[in-house]
Amino acid sequence: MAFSGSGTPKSNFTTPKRLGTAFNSCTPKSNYTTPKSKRQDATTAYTPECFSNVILETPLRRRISKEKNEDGSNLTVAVRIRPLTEKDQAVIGGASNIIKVRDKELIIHSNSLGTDHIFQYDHIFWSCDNSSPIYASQEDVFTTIGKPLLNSAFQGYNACLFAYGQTGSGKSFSMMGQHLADCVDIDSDNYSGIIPRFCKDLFDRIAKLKRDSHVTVEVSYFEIYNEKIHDLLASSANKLPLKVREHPMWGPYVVDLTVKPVQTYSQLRDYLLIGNKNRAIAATTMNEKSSRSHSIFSVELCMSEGLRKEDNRRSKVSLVDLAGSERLGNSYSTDEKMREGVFINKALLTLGKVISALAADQKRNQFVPYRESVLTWLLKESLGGNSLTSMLATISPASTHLEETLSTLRYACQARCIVNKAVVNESPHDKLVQELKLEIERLRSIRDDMERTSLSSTSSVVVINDSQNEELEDLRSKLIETEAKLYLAQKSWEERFLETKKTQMKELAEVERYKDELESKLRILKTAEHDVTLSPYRSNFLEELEGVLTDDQKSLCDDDILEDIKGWCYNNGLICTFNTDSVIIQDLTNRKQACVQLGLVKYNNLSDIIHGLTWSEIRQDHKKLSKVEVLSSMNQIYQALAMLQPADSENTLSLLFAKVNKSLQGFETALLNSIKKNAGQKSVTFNV
Ligand SMILES: Nc1ncnc2c1ncn2[C@@H]1O[C@H](COP(=O)(O)OP(=O)(O)OP(=O)(O)O)[C@@H](O)[C@H]1O
Repeated sequence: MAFSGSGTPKSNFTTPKRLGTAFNSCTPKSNYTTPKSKRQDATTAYTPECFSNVILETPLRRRISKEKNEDGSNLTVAVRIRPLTEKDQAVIGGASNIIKVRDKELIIHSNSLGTDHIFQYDHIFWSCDNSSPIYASQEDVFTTIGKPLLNSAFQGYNACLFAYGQTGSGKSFSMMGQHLADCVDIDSDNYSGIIPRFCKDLFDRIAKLKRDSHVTVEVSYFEIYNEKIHDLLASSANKLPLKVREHPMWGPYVVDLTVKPVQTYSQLRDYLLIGNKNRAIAATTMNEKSSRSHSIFSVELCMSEGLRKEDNRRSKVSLVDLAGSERLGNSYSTDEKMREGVFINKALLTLGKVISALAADQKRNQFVPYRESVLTWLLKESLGGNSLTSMLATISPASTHLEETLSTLRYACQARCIVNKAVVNESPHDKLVQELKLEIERLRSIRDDMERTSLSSTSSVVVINDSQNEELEDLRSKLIETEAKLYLAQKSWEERFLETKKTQMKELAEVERYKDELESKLRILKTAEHDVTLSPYRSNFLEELEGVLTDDQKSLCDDDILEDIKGWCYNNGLICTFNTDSVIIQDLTNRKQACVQLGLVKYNNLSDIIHGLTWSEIRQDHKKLSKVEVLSSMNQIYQALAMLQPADSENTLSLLFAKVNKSLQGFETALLNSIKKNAGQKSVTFNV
């Protein structure tokens, strides 16, 4: 990993082995540092049998020089240790817990090397065992690192929290609350993670604000997969990858990203669920993509007080769930996995480089390679810029994950050295108003001075010249103009909110249409007499089903050539899948597949094509679901949709929309659960 080297000063000394796990008073305080010249000697020095090596891994934090008026704050770094899982226990011999926590020190014991590594952080959350007095619940984690972000946001500071750690170490559990696929209940008291708690608290606080305070909230949600940005809140028509640009004043941003204005927690929650659902569907599509993509959920606040909205502040909070940080060699068995791994590695490696560059004593103008990856480019303001930033490093306590855990902890250690310079973001409108007001005050005082001087003088002429008066008037009208602009800006937010409602109406109509279609699809599926091979992973399961039941089925019945291909496959023990423009022929015994472009198939060259097929290796395992399983998940989907009721007079549109989403969530979950039952399979073929 990028930082095991010089960036992380280490000191070595010894602790009596016999005193074992208690790490008693023999363990020097962690601010102990071994003189540089002696470090080498410390590890090689004679160590009595009863002693084990102790390595202090905590680097000295960069100090913020107040004298130079260098206003800034270090990144807050917290570490969370999840419980041992069944998977950890399932390894041969079972994994043991190698982590201990003492105050703000985390001690990790390496059995193989007989070494203890000691780390210090701002917060350490021990979530291994809920009977422990130091157990940190979801609520504790939120209160400690989530709430301060909210406070900062209300003061007008940008804030960012990013979760970093190896796959399965608890990033999503901490950020969202449970696995993405179980996206129905994100409000459960025990499991709800930082993001839903943050959003709920946000609206609780807004409700308690003074009556003349005005806060608008907008949210966006996207993920970065293979260096491409996917909008998780985009309507289905707009799913192309998005681009990053850099604004001279506001920094890097995602072009055309969907930004949804929200007025209540329940509206925000709906968008969170939609985003999670889109992420979960994509995750299934791309074989557990969740752990391979970085997701960024952002909340933007615009606050003002009083009718004149003079005290206008803006802030943006980004809550980031990074991809799993496992190393390349460990986990990438196929080319595609390797490609993903390279991209993740690139992003996390660049993040490492950026952290390294920022953590090093920042000489002015030191190059920080933000632009080397999309992730770091977009996090530019959060790392070393205008943001109060926290990092949550999640780790597994299992002995089997020692190396990954050490690597995460060192990464986190280094991040503590970064200093950010956050400033209150004033809206440009207000800045202008503020400047104009100051200017008017200045001119007024000039005028008053002049009047006073003129009155006290013998001359009876009051000296305020026309140009000054004109200037004054000009400034006054500028002020009115700017205030009008501000009013318009507020109004445009409201207009955008109405637009969103209109879109929701459209989506609702779409769902109703869906319901009818689904009904007819179910009817066809129930009476289907021939095989239809269907993969739920290629795009959206329902969209694909539609394709199969319309075009493909029609062509299957109408086109004799396709019947012949099917017959040939059947006779040769092969499986064929019809797409709109091609046929995939699979030989599951030999794990090979070939593709026939339908445009090229004519009766006179059919046999040539079939016998000259170009075979390639099958990259994915296929598992068949029975017709009963498919139908039962379809039934659940249909039932969920059938429960939708039209809005009655008391239902607001947003409530109705929430219902629609809940139903959609319901059937997506039903489908994902069917797929999950086939754990271990990389893909599933529905064969009815
Ligand atoms: N603090 C915790 N308490 C109880 N269970 C936890 C905790 N943290 C994680 N888990 C469990 O560990 C498993 C893996 O967690 P999670 O999915 O959050 O990992 P992750 O780091 O987000 O993985 P990935 O990078 O693959 O998305 C889940 O089953 C989750 O419920």
